[in-house]
Amino acid sequence: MLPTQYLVYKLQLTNYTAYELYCSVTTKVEYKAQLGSIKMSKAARRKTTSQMMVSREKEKQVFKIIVIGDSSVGKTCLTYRFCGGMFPAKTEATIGVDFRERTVEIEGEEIKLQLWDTAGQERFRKSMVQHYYRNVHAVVFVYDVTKIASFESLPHWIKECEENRLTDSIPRILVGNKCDCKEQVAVNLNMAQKFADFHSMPVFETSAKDDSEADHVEAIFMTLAHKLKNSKLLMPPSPHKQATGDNGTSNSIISVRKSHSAHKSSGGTHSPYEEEVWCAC
Ligand SMILES: Nc1nc2c(ncn2[C@@H]2O[C@H](COP(=O)(O)OP(=O)(O)OP(=O)(O)O)[C@@H](O)[C@H]2O)c(=O)[nH]1
Repeated sequence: MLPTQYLVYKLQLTNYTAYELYCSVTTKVEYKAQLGSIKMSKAARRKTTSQMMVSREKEKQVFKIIVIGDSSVGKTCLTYRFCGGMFPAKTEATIGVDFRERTVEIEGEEIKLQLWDTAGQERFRKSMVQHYYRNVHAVVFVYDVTKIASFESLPHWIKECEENRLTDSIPRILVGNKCDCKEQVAVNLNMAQKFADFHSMPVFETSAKDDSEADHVEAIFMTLAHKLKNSKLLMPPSPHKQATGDNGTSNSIISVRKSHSAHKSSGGTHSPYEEEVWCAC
């Protein structure tokens, strides 16, 4: 090979290598760019989806409903029946408060009912009382139809509500639970009706346990949901929703926290978030 030929060949080879290199770099750059755009579009898609979910959440009205009454009247079971669709297999005394929520559709609009299942036992309530009563939209008073004492306690619960500025200006309902225990009824409906009339609230007798009463439990809470929606009180969406990743269209049991021992005396408090409330009337 002549030196000039060799030089040309070398040059060609170098050019070829450079071209190869150029091609591979270009291809990689293009590939990376393409990959980037794929990644970007995925990220963008994810962002759009989450934005859509957040805006859907923003649109939804959230109502805080507290469920109160003596210990063992069935507050947990009633809220579980409504939010979880069944009677819980096992329950223990509520410590502080448990939250359950469910999104329901009223007149074509989704609203979220956030049920605060409060502890009936005084020792499990103390530290939580001020949180229960903040920004409440509705109250469900529960008594046990087989326990007259739980019915006689109702004035105490109503007084506690009033002391915490929950008057009859917000929807309130009275629920006599355990009506499946027909043989043991100690509070008849007449008594309950008189009491309810006096306090300007409707009364319902039902059973969280009896499956045939499930529709009735549903109807009770849906009646309340209608009242709430028509009252036009608004709350911002629950921060719980983002935390749980719930898409907001299903029923959800946020937490079921119970004491594991009857001797437990403290520590049963969630950290309920702070909410603002305003009226859109
Ligand atoms: N027969 C019958 N038993 C029920 C019904 N609802 C609840 N119970 C039982 O009553 C007991 C107390 O129920 P809970 O729902 O834990 O009562 P609670 O009012 O939440 O009690 P605290 O958490 O202490 O305030 C449990 O043994 C339940 O199985 C009902 O409708 N019928």
